Amino acid sequence: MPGDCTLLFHKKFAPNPLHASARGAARGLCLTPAGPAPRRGGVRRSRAERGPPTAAAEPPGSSMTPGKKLEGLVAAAITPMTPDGQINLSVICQYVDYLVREQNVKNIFVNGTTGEGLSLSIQERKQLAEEWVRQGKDKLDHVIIHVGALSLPESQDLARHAAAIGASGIAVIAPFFFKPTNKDELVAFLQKVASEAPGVPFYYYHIPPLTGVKIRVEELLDGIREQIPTFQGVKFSDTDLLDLAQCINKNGSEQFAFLYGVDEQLLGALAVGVNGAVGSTYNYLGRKTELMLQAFAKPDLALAQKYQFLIGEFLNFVIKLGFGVAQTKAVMTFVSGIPMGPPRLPLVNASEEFIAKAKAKLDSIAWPNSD
Ligand SMILES: CC(=O)N[C@@H]([C@@H](O)[C@H](O)[C@H](O)CO)[C@@H](O)CC(=O)C(=O)O
Repeated sequence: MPGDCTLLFHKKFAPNPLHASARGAARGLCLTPAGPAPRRGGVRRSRAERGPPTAAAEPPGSSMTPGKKLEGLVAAAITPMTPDGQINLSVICQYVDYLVREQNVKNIFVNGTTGEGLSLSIQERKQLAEEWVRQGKDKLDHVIIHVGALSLPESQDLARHAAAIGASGIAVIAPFFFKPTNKDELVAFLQKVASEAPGVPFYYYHIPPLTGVKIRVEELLDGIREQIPTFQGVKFSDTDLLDLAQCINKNGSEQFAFLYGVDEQLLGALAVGVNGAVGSTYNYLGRKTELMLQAFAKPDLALAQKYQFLIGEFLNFVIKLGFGVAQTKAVMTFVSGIPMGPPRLPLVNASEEFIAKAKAKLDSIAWPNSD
């Protein structure tokens, strides 16, 4: 049946009927990729039109789950592409169902690093954002759109667009060609983008290994809400746990969401108090990582370590082979069965040798409580 990707997964994954997301998915509503995202309850003003949130400490609303704080696992969305390199919106419906049912992941971070956001045109980024919001409606809790760009007007345009389509949040990376040299310059850039979407939760995306912008987040957060009232948290993709710990110690993980982005050492970040994580591996190791989170919360540190060691064993193996976005696309393709396609140049396809070795490694891992 056209537009009903649920059927592809119907037999394999039985949704938990108690879960609202599963109920939505069970209705099999994959919306067609055309036109603006549908609104609940008829005409609704966009977030940009509705103005700023009333209480600074309260998360501004979300079209997925209004007011729900962003926490737990967030999959860094891969951008599916056709063999000839066009974005492939047609599989996003299946992708959403796969994340929810097979990986129990209900939050997505669109157009980031894994999504090759900075390699896409503005038009492609908008189309992807619209499709994720459309397909995530009633199935996902949060759809966060990365709107960072080297050009401020482009970033502002993407922020306005994300607000207009009802995204749950926006995130912005530091500009990395002409780089901000200090906190004030970085905050000025972020503020100009955030103010274009005054009702949408705003997250700073800190990824110094790729941007080269090493301004400490601890410093950035000092007084941030005075400049950016919608500031909601940080996607922290760096190994500097001292900076992360100081951020949490000074601000509290109740006020802001701290989401860690180095999947191979998430347990260390949990120990200093992060609220959750955004990463590429939650696309296909979401359930395993969720079990690590549960073990940590119990607390069963030995079991949490076991999961982290095994996740690390896989990542250590593939990192030695050469691991990046192209390889993530290949791994997700063989694990989920959903074709993610090639990456966009300058990235090139993972080799057949990589795929065979990565698959054999993943299959060989003996997970505790394996299901
Ligand atoms: C540099 C990089 O791609 N880091 C990934 C990690 O999930 C990474 O793939 C993982 O830790 C394996 O090294 C994420 O932080 C990126 C991410 O969240 C994004 O796609 O925006």
